[in-house]
Amino acid sequence: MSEVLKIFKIGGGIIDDLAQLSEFLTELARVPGPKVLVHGGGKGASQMLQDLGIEPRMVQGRRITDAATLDIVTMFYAGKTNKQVVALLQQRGVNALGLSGADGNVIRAAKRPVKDIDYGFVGDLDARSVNAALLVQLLGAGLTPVLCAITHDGQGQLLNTNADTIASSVAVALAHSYEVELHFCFEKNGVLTDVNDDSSVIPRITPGLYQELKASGAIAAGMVPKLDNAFAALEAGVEKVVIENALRINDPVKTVLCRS
Ligand SMILES: Nc1ncnc2c1ncn2[C@@H]1O[C@H](COP(=O)(O)OP(=O)(O)OP(=O)(O)O)[C@@H](O)[C@H]1O
Repeated sequence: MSEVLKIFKIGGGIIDDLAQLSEFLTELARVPGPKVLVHGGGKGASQMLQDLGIEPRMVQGRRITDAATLDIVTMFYAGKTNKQVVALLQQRGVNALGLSGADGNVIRAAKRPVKDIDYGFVGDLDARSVNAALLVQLLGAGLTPVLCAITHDGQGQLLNTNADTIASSVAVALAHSYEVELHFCFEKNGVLTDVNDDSSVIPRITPGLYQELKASGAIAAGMVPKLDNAFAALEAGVEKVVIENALRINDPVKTVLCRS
């Protein structure tokens, strides 16, 4: 059987709080074996946009990224946040290597076509966009790749890209080389029957139960695209998907998604 690779995606809420981010990275450093970290952006970029007089614009939870916004999110995600995470991992004995999608051509995305909404410089990708060979080489050299949510299109254009989609695309791309576990880490203890009750963790979700929970409204908002993505990754060869509290990744309380 091939080696287990764990891919962790950390959400913006944890990135925003240095104490929580540090605690998560301490837990991550304790996880044995090869791993990849994908991080979202957090609210820092929105704050900086506002400070510069640029009003952040979101449609259905997605950021409209014009040229000025792209400059700021690139500075924030690929610069400050990515390098801060790498430095904190180095402090914890993990040899992390921070990358945007342009570095080593690790993720080449395509600018989202304009339909009803023009999202601007936003990238779409799938597993074919991922340079799996490079990631395998880096992991083989004992490095922990830390990917931010900035990619490129191969024509010199940087693109703002959804971090959940990056995590699942990387997971699917690496499933040919490893037995892949994909971990979505955020502020809650897992997928909850009552989003306000952290003790209501659903330990195991099948596609059938997911449809029921979605229809009843128990699963909503950002959790819907996350789980749609996650079930698609399971179908595409990822061995295991886990939704869990970023500060308790080494604890048994979590939600595991199952193919059936
Ligand atoms: N049943 C549920 N259980 C847990 N969270 C739920 C549920 N239904 C909706 N949610 C919401 O889904 C959110 C998680 O998805 P979201 O994509 O917003 O977070 P994230 O991974 O931290 O994101 P980002 O990468 O955008 O910063 C939670 O903060 C929660 O409010």
